[in-house]
Amino acid sequence: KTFLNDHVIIVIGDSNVGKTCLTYRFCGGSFLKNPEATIGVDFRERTVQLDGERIKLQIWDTAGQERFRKSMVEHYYRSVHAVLFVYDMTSLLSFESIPEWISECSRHSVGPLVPQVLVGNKCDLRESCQVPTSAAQSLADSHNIPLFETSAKDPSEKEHIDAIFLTLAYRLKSNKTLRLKQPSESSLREMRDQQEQDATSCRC
Ligand SMILES: Nc1nc2c(ncn2[C@@H]2O[C@H](COP(=O)(O)OP(=O)(O)OP(=O)(O)O)[C@@H](O)[C@H]2O)c(=O)[nH]1
Ligand SMILES: [Mg+2]
Repeated sequence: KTFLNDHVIIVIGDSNVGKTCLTYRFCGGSFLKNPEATIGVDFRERTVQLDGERIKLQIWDTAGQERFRKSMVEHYYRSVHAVLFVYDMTSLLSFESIPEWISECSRHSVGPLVPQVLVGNKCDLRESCQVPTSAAQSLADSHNIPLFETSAKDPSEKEHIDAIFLTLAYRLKSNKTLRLKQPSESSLREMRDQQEQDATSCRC
């Protein structure tokens, strides 16, 4: 069940990119050493304080493997407030899938006004990196989505991962205010400008 102050963030990307580890790091605090492939959707949650307001983030960690996704997609996209797309920096294939994941969201009416971030995971494996930051940045720019590079494994990235989820939480909070105010064309423009300004460059 979701309540008024609950926000649903769906985590999407190919299998093995680290969606479960990232969400576990954000909700549980530690690195999950031996995750099993997710089947359907795993639900996690964390309550955060934003400007003195308690906001419950429901994180929906989805299966990347097609055979484990069947039949869930239609049902889940409907309730989504924000999207976190994940690729593995050591897998070019997983990065090349991102446009397909973005189209899948669009097909389910999760369009550009829904807050989204793109996350390159496993930046600890620097020597095996196959996805140059410049390529990731231009994909992110072309969809107007902020890009982050991080690692679910590296403990020093813990706060960075918090910041990634909080970026979405802030967007959700300000969208809610806009919704209540019946957004004018100018406030929508403002929101888009804000999205551009927020784009955070990588720290790896
Ligand atoms: N080196 C490194 N390995 C990671 C990192 N994050 C996840 N892994 C490893 O990558 C593998 C896959 O991680 P998962 O979190 O299960 O991947 P997933 O995206 O949830 O996969 P599906 O559930 O099948 O969609 C595991 O062996 C993790 O230990 C990371 O930041 N660095
Ligand atoms: Mg998983």
